[in-house]
Amino acid sequence: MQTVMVNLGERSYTIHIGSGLLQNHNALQQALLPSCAGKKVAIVTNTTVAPLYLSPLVSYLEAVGKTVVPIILPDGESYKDWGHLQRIFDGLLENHCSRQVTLIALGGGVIGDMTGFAAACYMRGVPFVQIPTTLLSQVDSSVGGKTGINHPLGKNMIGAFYQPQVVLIDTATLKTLPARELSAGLAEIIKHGLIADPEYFNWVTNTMPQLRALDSDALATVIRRSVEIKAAVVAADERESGLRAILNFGHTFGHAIEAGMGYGTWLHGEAVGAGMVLAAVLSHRLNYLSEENLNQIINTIAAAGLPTQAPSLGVQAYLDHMAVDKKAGDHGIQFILLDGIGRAKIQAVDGQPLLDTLATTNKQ
Ligand SMILES: NC(=O)c1ccc[n+]([C@@H]2O[C@H](COP(=O)([O-])OP(=O)(O)OC[C@H]3O[C@@H](n4cnc5c(N)ncnc54)[C@H](O)[C@@H]3O)[C@@H](O)[C@H]2O)c1
Ligand SMILES: O=C(O)C(=O)C[C@@H](O)[C@H](O)[C@H](O)COP(=O)(O)O
Ligand SMILES: [Zn+2]
Repeated sequence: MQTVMVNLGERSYTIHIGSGLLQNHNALQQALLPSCAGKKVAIVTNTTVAPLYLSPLVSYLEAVGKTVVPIILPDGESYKDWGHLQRIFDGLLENHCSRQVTLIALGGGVIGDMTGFAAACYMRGVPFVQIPTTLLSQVDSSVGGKTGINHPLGKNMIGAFYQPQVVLIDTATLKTLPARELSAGLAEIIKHGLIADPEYFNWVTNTMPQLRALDSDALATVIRRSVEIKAAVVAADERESGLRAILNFGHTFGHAIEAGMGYGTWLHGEAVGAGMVLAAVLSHRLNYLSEENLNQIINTIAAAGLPTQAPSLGVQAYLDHMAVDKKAGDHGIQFILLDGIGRAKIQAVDGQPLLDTLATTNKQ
């Protein structure tokens, strides 16, 4: 088992990475049990993940004397909303869960974001644990404490910064992940290279066939490196007063695509893939990124099995969605741009460069 620390003072926690952790009682005793102090543990998951991974966890927790409350939500981004957040609170209250309960998020980023937000709110805050089971959630969403739900008018608009007690990444769960979801996770991995580590970006580009073939060494390498990059950014700026916004590269456009197309139509990672192309085009138009680098980026995103062409919502629809982006403020819409591969910068952009970039979405 490998570990990476997220250094946040009294909110610090460990990310454990290993194959078969969910079946390994020694690993669970060491990594999970200390975070389940009370008698009750509520496991929040969904109808797809429950039949695959719920029972080993329940068996282990019951064997060590815990009362387990499973809360099984429907599967999909379209359920990351108030109504289904309420279902978590219903399950906790119906089962008389007190402040001593620990919530476990077992699933992808949707389950992780919702469970974390429920933990932040339930009785004004109870501990929670992330057990991410998609590539995207293992390399990105389970780390850093952004939790929340969507609003019809904007992605992740209602939420809280609330850190987990621990993150347990069982890389063996990726064996059952559909190829489209694997590609979605590759989007955030490419993002990490582009904003922080050009060598990592090149390595990911060159290792794409192995990653898409589920090569376990290649996957273990990207999970570790991506969480290291994310943990360092989060440790430097937990609540996004500045630097953390670089983790939003591709997301200003990507969130507009997700909301504009209807949540779940484009996967988050797919929208980020096409959004990173738009952010790279904008960086090129502003003379920060060479044409050679732009083409490299587009080729890598395509090689990951991700869309490189954003949908034609209409320029005004993009502008309307981006106007409510959480990074927007008195200085207008803020974008994360690339000042070369591996160097991100945060800048407000409007006018012709933005309109010209959005015009490239009108091709389909
Ligand atoms: N909090 C953050 O920092 C952060 C970062 C990135 C993304 N996100 C959020 O994460 C969400 C996307 O996460 P996601 O890509 O994991 O999507 P997801 O949670 O919808 O999971 C993708 C699909 O894979 C299924 N699945 C999960 N694990 C599986 C497994 N091991 N085998 C087979 N199927 C499995 C799920 O049921 C679902 O159908 C978005 O809502 C996004 O906004 C949050
Ligand atoms: O952790 C962060 O910070 C990120 O921006 C990571 C993103 O990959 C993630 O999609 C996040 O949920 C987006 O945050 P938001 O604040 O734009 O909703
Ligand atoms: Zn993301």
